[in-house]
Amino acid sequence: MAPLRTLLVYGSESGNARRAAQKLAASWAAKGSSVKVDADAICGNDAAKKFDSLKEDYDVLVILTSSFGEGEAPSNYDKFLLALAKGAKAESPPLRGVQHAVLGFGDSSYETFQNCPRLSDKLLEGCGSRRVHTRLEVDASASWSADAEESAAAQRAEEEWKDSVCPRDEGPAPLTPSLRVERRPEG
Ligand SMILES: Cc1cc2nc3c(=O)[nH]c(=O)nc-3n(C[C@H](O)[C@H](O)[C@H](O)COP(=O)(O)O)c2cc1C
Repeated sequence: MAPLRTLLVYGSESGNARRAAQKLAASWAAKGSSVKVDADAICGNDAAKKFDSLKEDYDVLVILTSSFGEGEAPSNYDKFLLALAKGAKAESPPLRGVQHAVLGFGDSSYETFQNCPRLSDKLLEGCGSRRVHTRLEVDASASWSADAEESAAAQRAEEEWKDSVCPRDEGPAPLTPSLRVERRPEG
C-alpha cells in the first residue's frame, strides 16, 4: 500500500499554531512508519502557492490555525483561505480525494471565536476534501480561568486529538467509531 502523504499547514499570528504545527510535523515525521509526513509544516500562504497540486502530492492535510483581528485569518494564512473559498465554488472540487482535520486556536472572549478554523474546515469540505476528524477548538480564555484539573483536561483533549489524527498506515482514525465485526475462527 502506498504511504499516506501528509502535510501540516498553519496559520499563526503570534506563534501558537505555528509552534504546535512544527512540533507535530517533526514528531510525526520521526515516527518513521510507512506514512510520509513532511517534517516541515508550512504556512497557509506557502500552501496557497501550490494549491493546484496539493491533491496530487498529498493524501492528508492537517490544518492548525488561529483567528485574528475580527475573526480574520492570520496574515500568513489568508491566501490559503482565499484559495479554499475559490475552490469551494469551482466546478471541479480541487481537493477531491484528500482527507483533512483542523485544530483551531482562538479565544472565546471574542465574538468571532474560531471564525477562521471553522471557515477553513467548512471550505475544505466544499473543496471536496473529506473531514476525517472533528475539529478541536483550543480556547486561550479558558486556559486563563481554568483550575489545574480543567487545564489538565484541556491538555489531554489536545493530545488525544493529535494522537487520533496522527496518520497511520491504515489511514487516520475514523471520524466516528466504526462497527467492528469480529471474525470467529471457523470450525
Ligand atoms: C488582536 C487579537 C485579535 C484576536 N481575534 C480573535 C478572534 O477574532 N477570534 C478568536 O477566536 N480569537 C482571537 N484572538 C485570539 C487568538 O486567536 C489566540 O490568542 C490564538 O492562540 C493565537 O494563536 P497564534 O499565536 O497562532 O496566532 C485574537 C487575539 C488577538 C491578540
